[in-house]
Parts: sequence; C-alpha cells; structure tokens
Amino acid sequence: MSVYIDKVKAREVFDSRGNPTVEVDVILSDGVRGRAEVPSGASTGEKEAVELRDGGSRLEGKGVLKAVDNVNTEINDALHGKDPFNQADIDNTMIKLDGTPNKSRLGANAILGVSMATARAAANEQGVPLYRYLGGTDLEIPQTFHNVINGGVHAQNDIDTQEFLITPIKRTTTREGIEMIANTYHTLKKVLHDAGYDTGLGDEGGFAPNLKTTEDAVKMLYKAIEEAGYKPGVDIAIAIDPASSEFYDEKTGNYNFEGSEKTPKEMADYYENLVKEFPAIISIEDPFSEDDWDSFVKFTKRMGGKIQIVDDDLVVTNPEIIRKAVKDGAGNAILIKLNQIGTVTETLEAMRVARKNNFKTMISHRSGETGDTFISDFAVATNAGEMKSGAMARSERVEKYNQLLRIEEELGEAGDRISVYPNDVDKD
Ligand SMILES: C=C(OP(=O)(O)O)C(=O)O
Ligand SMILES: [Mg+2]
Repeated sequence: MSVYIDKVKAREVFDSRGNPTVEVDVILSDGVRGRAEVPSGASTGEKEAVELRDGGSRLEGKGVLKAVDNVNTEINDALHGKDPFNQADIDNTMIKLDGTPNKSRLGANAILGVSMATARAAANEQGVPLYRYLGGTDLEIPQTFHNVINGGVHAQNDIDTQEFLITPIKRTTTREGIEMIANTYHTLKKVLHDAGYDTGLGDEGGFAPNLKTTEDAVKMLYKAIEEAGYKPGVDIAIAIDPASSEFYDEKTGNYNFEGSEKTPKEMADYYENLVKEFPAIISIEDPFSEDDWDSFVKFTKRMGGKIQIVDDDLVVTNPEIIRKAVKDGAGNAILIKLNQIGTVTETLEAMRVARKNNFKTMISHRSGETGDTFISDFAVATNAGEMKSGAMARSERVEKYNQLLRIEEELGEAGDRISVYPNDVDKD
C-alpha cells in the first residue's frame, strides 16, 4: 500500500512579535514528516480568512490552543489515511470540515499549518526540495523587495506609509541583487544616524526613524542608494506600501494622512506627484482603502500604465475577489499571502487567476513571522516574479532570502536555466 497520512500534530510556538502561533507536523505512514509554521499580520484585511485566537487573559487573549486542538482532533481524524500527494483533496477536506466561508470554525491558522506541512511531507517523501515538488522544472527566482524603513502600524513613529521597500533591478544573479540591498541597508543606517535619527528597527527589520513624512523617508532612500554607489531607478528601485486602510476614515470617506485630511482624489494627486518627484518609485501597494474600491479603479486607469499598483487588503489573496479586481480593473498586481486565504490550493488558484489576466504577483511574508522559509520555495515554484520579506535584518526575514540563495545554487548545479525576474526577456 502506498504511503498515507498517519497523523497531524500541532503545537503552540511563538512568532517574531512574541505572539503565539501554530506549528504543525504531518507524519506519514512510513515515518517521513513535514513541518510548517504559520505567520500573522498586523494590518490585516477585513475579508481575510479568520485567524483563531483563544481570548481570555492567558497571553493577552492571543493564545492559539483552540486552533492547535482543532488540528489534533477533528483535522487529524479527517486526514488520517489520506494521500499526501493529493494537496487539493487535503485542502478541500479541511474546507468542508470547517464549513464556514472564512475558516472561522477551525481557524485559518490551523488549516494553513496542515496544508503547508502536508506539501513539505510530500516533498520529503519524494526526496526533493519543496520548490521542486510544487514547481517541477523551468523555475525562476523572484525579484526581491526589501522593506528598509518601517512606519504605520509596524513601527512607533509618525510616518503613515507602512513600508518603504528597495528592489535590485540591475543585477545578473539573486546573490548580486541581495548584496546590493545589504550594502544599501548598511549605508541607510549611517545616513539616518548622521542625520540624527534613531536606527532602531520596526517589525519587518527596517529602520523606524521618527521621520515626519513619506517624502522625507524616500529622500533618505535616495541618499542611501547613491552613497552605496548605485543609481536610484537604474540599479535599485523603490516601492511603497501605504497600507492605507489603516488611515482611512470610513465616515468621511477621506484619508487622515501625515497631518492632513485628504479626499481620495487628493490622495491620488499626492501619489502622482510623489512618483513625478521620485521616479525611482515603481510600485505602490494599497494606495487606497479596502473600502474604497472605486478609487483603486480610477487610479489604475490614471497610473496603471506607469507603475505597479498592488492589491493587498483589497483582495486578500481571495480568488473570487481577485476575479472582481480583474473585471473592474482595480490594480495591476496581486500581493499573495497564504494565510489570508488559508490553504496552498486556494493560493495557487489566486495566482492562476491573477497571472492569466496579466496581473503581476508578489509573494509576501507577514509582519509577524516565523523561521519557516516556505514562501521562498513557493515563490520559486510558482514563478511568482516578485517576493517581499522585509529588510536585511532579523533572521525570520533574512532566512527567506538565504533560502533563495540556496535555491539559486541548487538550480545552477542541477543544470536548470537560472533566470532572475524581471531581467529575463521571457518576462510575462
Ligand atoms: C506584510 C504586510 O503587513 P501585515 O502582515 O501586517 O499585513 C502588508 O501589509 O503587506
Ligand atoms: Mg500590504
């Protein structure tokens, strides 16, 4: 008889913010195992699959023992005897067992942990790396986006834009690109320090200086890129994630942004001027709130030919909402977070819908992370094109880039064509 799932076992471990999270082991009938840890967001979208938390006074109500128990009892019973290579069956069984539209009964954290650990166990059973098991051949290393200045809800400072990311655009290998980012990151520390700013870190390993405005932060990035010996917009480009649902006022329909109240139209003007002033900015994520769909559509018509407009909170990796974004022309790229939707299978569907409709895809970490490097393998396996995983500090972030370096080496040794998005002429 071929190998089957013997047991799924979960435990409570801790994430990079010191909050409890779910870790799952999937154990196959021949003893082979797969393990996965589940990340957790802070600026979460309203329509994300539900992360089950225990409530009560223990660990400020953030415990995940209910989710752990759901894995160890109901999910274990439902998956015992199943084929670990049939990922869709595993995921659909859990979706049906949960029975809610947003995984709120068993918890998306419980379900995703099992889903990812099953893929790992299956890869281990075949004796191949996870990226190979999920992706086969003809794989591409993603372009990496590194969040080097943290603001918004990821830092205790006055900047409302949550993320300032730098991305190496002129490089021949991933290793070279990541070296360029490390150089710039170190130079940024010096630039901030010399200008009298604090160089403490935010949640994603970027610096969290008490700069007052988004423009000031972008100016610091320009300075750091140049002082590190690169040209902004030629060697290294910039992306921002205002995560604007966080400063949107539902009652007025306006944005309370860095000391002034702006209408959606004024916000759009602001972004257009920002990109004019700083042409190294090539990508803006969640420029408008998840409750301000029309502004996304208008902004995509206005700026979509010039820059990448990434939907994160707006579509929460949900294939149905992505279909609507495609239909309405809201954004031109999708941020992909496995825990927003809660299974590997649905995440693959979300990516297929996006790519089929010429939307770019960027695989993302969460602000609360673990040491698990699943997303690096996943980004390569799916030829995602882009990946963001924080700055070149805090090992839960850096390990994900290190995993890309290992994969690049392995692909080279195995004789694969190594291409580094987006320099490749085949880019889609
Ligand atoms: C990574 C992000 O933050 P969080 O995990 O807090 O949602 C994001 O908004 O893109
Ligand atoms: Mg975001």
